[in-house]
Amino acid sequence: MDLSSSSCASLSKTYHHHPFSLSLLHPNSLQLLRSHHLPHRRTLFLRNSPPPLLFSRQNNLPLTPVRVSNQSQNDSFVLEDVPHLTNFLPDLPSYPNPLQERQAYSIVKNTFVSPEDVVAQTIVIQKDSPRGIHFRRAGPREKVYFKPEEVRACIVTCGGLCPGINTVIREIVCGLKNMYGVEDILGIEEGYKGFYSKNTKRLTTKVVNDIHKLGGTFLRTSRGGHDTQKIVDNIEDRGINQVYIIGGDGTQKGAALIYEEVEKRRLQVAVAGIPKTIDNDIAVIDKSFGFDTAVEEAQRAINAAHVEVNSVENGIGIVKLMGRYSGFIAMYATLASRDVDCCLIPESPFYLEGRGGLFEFIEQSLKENGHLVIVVAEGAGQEYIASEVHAVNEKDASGNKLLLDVGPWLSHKIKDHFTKFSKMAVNMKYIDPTYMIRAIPSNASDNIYCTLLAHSAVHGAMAGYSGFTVGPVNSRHAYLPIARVTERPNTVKLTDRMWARLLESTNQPSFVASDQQRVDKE
Ligand SMILES: Nc1ncnc2c1ncn2[C@@H]1O[C@H](COP(=O)(O)OP(=O)(O)OP(=O)(O)O)[C@@H](O)[C@H]1O
Ligand SMILES: O=P(O)(O)OC[C@H]1O[C@](O)(CO)[C@@H](O)[C@@H]1O
Ligand SMILES: [Mg+2]
Repeated sequence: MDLSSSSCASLSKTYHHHPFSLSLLHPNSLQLLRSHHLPHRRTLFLRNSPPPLLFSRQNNLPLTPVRVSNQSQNDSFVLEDVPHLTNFLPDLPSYPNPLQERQAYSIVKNTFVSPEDVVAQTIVIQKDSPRGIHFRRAGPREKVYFKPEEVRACIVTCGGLCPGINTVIREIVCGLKNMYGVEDILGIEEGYKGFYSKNTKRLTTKVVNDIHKLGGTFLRTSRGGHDTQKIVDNIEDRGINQVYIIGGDGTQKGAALIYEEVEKRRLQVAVAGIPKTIDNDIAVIDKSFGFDTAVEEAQRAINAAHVEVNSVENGIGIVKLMGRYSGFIAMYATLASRDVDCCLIPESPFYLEGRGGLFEFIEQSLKENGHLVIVVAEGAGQEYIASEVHAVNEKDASGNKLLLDVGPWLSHKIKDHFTKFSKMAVNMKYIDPTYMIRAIPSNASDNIYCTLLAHSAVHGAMAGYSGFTVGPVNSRHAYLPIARVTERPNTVKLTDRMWARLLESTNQPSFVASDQQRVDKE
């Protein structure tokens, strides 16, 4: 452990400007520890006030909680914080938040979120477990670091579509205007490349008034075209000082690069990410907006498949749903429907032939029930298909691998098997509602969720945070370090109870040998 008092002094100075840090970090109580394992990372360890506090924070680099061995387990508390403009602009003035003047908020008991409010990542704990990782609670702060009349905000949407994007756009515009009196808001068209290749669109509350009733994105979108230098040049040239970036994992990685460049150039620009993905593959947050809407829409396809196969002899319905690397849509649509007999997802490799294979299960189900419905996520069985067909490794403009089409492949394999090796004539009904589940407007609960996301982003940007993303963690909205949501995707855990619930409801094979199950569990 390397203890350095000069680093201590400079750190306490840096943190002095930070509202949250002020209340927690007293110079006398600081000890700077350098982890042997993470020499580039700084850990602040407070001793003076009970309970002792472990405060983990660093700029730009992915934050990994650092545990201190001489700390008793149940006292440790880790805050994974987000950057603030005063980290690199220490003299930035602050102003009273105009929200307190708003009539709508005048009766709110606590108009402002306390700077000490944090959201716990893990809420199910045991008496002696460590206090664990926490995130800064989202919401309006007493002080803002922008004068509303000096704000020039912009909004951009990138990546694939998702129900609710328009609601988020609408609520950023309305939130900025109605809560803070900000009027200068620009729409960047067609994703990241729109920063440097398109004119902007003026966004007013009137322009966005009805867009939440429409699917898609009012600002259009694109893949590829992220050029950090050109984007930040453009932000500077246009005098933009708040950037709202709506998009998935790729987009959020791009947002982190934009923030890094903003910090390097010492610009007073708040960069706020709003995570979007139909696949629900973003880590840490409870779920992504539009996911519920997509699952609901998928019910229509599953229901159609069920009606079809129920009306014929030996009917097999196959419904292909989105989900590149994460099978959440397929899993939740299956669990919600109860008409599905088998759900295939990317996380659970399956096999067709032999004991415990899919063919055996289909034959058994047909004999017992006369029909069955299979839901397959688009990313399922990719290695299996690749081993059988000559596949070219293609990527989209953002560098995402283009998937082999599992739906037609599976339909063909099943038909072929039953024609050649079984006396059963099967009646195949294949339904591919892929884009239909994401090209629709968001449902009521997603609309409300989108509103909270948008408002959290607006409050965070006005409060001077930059290089952060927003999202609910255990139902409470929080400000999250971008690296935390992009470092690894959220996937279905086969060892969680939810997958067991699914297996129980479909009665499908687990496709995992029992000794393998035991090893995974261990
Ligand atoms: N590692 C990265 N660094 C910088 N920019 C990136 C990175 N990955 C992707 N981007 C940019 O982010 C934008 C969107 O990325 P992508 O097409 O992968 O969609 P996404 O945001 O992941 O959303 P989804 O996968 O849900 O459709 C693109 O403009 C792409 O150039
Ligand atoms: O065809 P597009 O628009 O590139 O998008 C398809 C991909 O986007 C996603 O919906 C993720 O946004 C994936 O599920 C899907 O593979
Ligand atoms: Mg993505």
